[in-house]
Amino acid sequence: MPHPFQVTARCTTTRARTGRLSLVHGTVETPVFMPVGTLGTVKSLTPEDLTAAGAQIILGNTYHLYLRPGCDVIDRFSGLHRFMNWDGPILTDSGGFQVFSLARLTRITEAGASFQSHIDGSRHLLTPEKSIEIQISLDSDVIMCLDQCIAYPAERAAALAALEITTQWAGRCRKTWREQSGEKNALFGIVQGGMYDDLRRMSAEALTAMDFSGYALGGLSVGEPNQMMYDVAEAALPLLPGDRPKYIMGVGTPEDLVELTARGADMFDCVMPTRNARNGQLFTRRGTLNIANSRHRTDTAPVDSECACYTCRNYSRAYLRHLYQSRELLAYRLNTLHNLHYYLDLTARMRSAIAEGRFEAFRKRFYADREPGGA
Ligand SMILES: O=c1[nH]cnc2cc3nc(NCCN4CCOCC4)[nH]c3cc12
Repeated sequence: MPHPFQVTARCTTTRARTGRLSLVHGTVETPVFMPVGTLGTVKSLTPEDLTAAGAQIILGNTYHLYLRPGCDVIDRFSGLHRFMNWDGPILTDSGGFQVFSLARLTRITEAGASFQSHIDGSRHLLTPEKSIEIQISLDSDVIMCLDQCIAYPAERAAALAALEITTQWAGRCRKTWREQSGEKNALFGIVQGGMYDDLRRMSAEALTAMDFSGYALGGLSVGEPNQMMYDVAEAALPLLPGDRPKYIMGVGTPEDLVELTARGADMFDCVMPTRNARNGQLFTRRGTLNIANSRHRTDTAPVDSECACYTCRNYSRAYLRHLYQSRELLAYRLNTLHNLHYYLDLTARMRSAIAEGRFEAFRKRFYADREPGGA
């Protein structure tokens, strides 16, 4: 299939751009933030909540879904969309990152990643072919190659070894994708190479030669200093084809989304808005606030007076603090609704700013609004 991405507008003073990604289950406007729905749910929200908050595409995790509920269950619904009642686009991570970060006794060979389930200790071998087959059975709109993400810091030799395995696996993923999906879904390659610009170039060139629907920068947001992440992205993003979507995995804070959009990234995913919501940390234009803080105890104002989300239109900080202190289930839902709305609204405002030629002014206002001590 022709690659599914069109650039629709470009900033003239940064590498920011807007684009349109046409997928099987719908069209995605970029830059886009993808809420993380690891186990077939964005925790505490219904698909209707997600759509109301502005979600265009969500992320599912192959490793988790493969282990629980298992592919045989999801096959009964011809994929993840009908199983979870989300009819918009879904991107699935390949499982590699979760195997390295969650599973036990993982061993990497050229064949694939053998590991023990973190749930019941059962042994599994995740090969590039198996990862693609699982993602095709999930009916994922964007399939990610199985890659080897290394921790930070990593010796250059280790980074090179991981990128060579990643490159070899990418070729096997592409072959399986072509043979078994007829290229119906998009397939993204993942650039590795640690924090070494020359290795990143080597990885980007090898993947570009294989011609993927889009490309991700992997191996970031793994504990490196933020400025290092920006510098690696700044050097690596332009090495990728300008007419394909560029996705930075596992990123990030609101500032990261602004800074990396300015450097040419189009797609993001991160557990931060949803996980931090469940830990009481709320995002606003002025910065973050911790709803458990006693300063909110009698505060009748909403989290953010400029926020149009359901939570801010209907509830006060005092009430949200009460729910959170009481560990009421509603706390997690209302906090998550607010945080996701903040992230999705931020990307919507970036898209408008880029399309109207005022991204730099947007970026300046983004920082000017932030209070030194947080919201
Ligand atoms: O190379 C990668 N390959 C495939 N998937 C990934 C997922 C990734 N996710 C992160 N970082 C997530 C960091 N989170 C930030 C918020 O708190 C939880 C951790 N880095 C990642 C790298 C990769």
